[in-house]
Amino acid sequence: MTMLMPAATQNPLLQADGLGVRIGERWLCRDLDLLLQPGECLAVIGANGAGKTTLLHTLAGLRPAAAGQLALAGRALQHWPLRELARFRGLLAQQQPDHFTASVLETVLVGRHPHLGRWDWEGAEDERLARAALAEVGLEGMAARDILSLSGGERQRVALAALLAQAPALFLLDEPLNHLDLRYQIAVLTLFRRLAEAGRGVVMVLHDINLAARFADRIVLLDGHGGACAGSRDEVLQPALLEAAFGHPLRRVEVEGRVLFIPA
Ligand SMILES: Nc1ncnc2c1ncn2[C@@H]1O[C@H](COP(=O)(O)OP(=O)(O)OP(=O)(O)O)[C@@H](O)[C@H]1O
Repeated sequence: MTMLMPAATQNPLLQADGLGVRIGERWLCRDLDLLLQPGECLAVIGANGAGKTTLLHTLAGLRPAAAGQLALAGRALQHWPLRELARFRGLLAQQQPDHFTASVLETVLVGRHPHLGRWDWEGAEDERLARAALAEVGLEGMAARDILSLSGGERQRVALAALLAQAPALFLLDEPLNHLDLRYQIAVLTLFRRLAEAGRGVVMVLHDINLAARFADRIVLLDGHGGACAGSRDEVLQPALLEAAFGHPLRRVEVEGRVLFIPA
């Protein structure tokens, strides 16, 4: 898919130093250092309620960090004008709240809004990009359908298409595989891997440790008690660390060169 590529940057797409995330009195993570370069995919994993979504929203600038520094492309997050931020980083929310009827194409075109002037309508190029994004997620025949009539997996792919149409440099994906069948789980992660290889960066909250092992270069594991273990895939995906974080025994096996974790 041909998409607008933001200007290349010398700086890491994302840098966190001593990041702390807190809700009320509870720390979800403390002292987290992160560096994401163009070309890299980072998976955030951890048990239910550990703080993955809250961390992702903090990285997106939707909520303030409780401690530490956060910078996108070398600029402190608080210094990004909102419209520029919306072009630079795109967030896939965990759920898509649909209150009103709208076509699939109209919904994907919302992804183009950060690129339009305040009073502009979407043009032919925006529509071309939106249709190309729909084709990328296998929904080319559904542009005219009402989003309220879609299945869960189809709706998720529409949300992914809107994000592709937004064409940010940094993708922040909260459970991108929600509702997706086996084929689309692999297709979507392969697509974001390809986008990373073309110079973007991807941070994705995943529940499937084996897909994280297969598609991510770096992992952040939240232990649910304020501890965060960040590092390369092989440093973090260790049975002892995973068992402590998930509270369930795991066995690590290698099958045809691929690392797999099997719950006992
Ligand atoms: N507005 C809020 N007020 C109080 N507690 C909150 C609020 N938002 C989130 N929490 C709590 O913070 C914790 C972290 O929530 P978060 O959604 O980040 O977890 P998660 O790791 O993404 O979980 P899951 O895997 O279930 O999606 C949870 O215990 C949640 O109940």
